[in-house]
Amino acid sequence: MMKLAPSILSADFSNLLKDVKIVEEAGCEYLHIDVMDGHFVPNITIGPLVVESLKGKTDMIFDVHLMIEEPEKYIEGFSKAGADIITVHQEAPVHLHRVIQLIKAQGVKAGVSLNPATPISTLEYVLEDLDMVLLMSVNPGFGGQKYIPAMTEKIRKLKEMIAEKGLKVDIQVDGGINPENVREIVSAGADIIVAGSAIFKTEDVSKAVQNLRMKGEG
Ligand SMILES: O=C(CO)[C@@H](O)[C@H](O)COP(=O)(O)O
Ligand SMILES: [Fe+2]
Repeated sequence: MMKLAPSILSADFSNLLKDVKIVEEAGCEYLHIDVMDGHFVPNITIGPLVVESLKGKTDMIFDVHLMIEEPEKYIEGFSKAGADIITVHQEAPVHLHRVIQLIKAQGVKAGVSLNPATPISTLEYVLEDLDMVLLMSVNPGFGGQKYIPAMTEKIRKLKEMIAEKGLKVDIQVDGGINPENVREIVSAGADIIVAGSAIFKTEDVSKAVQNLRMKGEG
């Protein structure tokens, strides 16, 4: 069964809680929170204060996607703010292994994200420490971009790598996912689907969630 993680990057920030409540009532399991610092990616979004303000107002799993340099400086802040999963980019810290241990020491689940051009082999020696791998299927920084088709094969390869090692690590896929391509992505092995514009930039958010799930589950 696929899980859905609406990305609030495409939500209405002037009425954020309303949008969060709609996706929760529509049955979404995760709330995907995109954190950007204007350095690792050319955009600036939200910080721990926003996470803290939403905490306690929804039961969804707070899935924090850090697209920032020096993520080690902010792990404690996001964890205290209420993150349930913190994902850092493989490309961001100098000492990836140390950052993963830092996340786990906070009692938070740990994820690592790969940019589209980063091979899955870079995860070889940390995979067993992870709860989730986030495969970016667009270059990070913005919502509303087009899915990169080569990422479907990357999902398949990662699924094989996890199975060969006998691990239980979720695969999350993020970027350009819509009702037309979600089935291909889930079939390739995605466990958690992130969707921003395909959920929030629609006339009926609740219907968009139902449709995405229906198409994804085939
Ligand atoms: O991390 C990111 C972008 O960097 C994503 O989580 C986007 O917010 C997904 O938006 P869509 O591609 O689904 O519109
Ligand atoms: Fe994201």
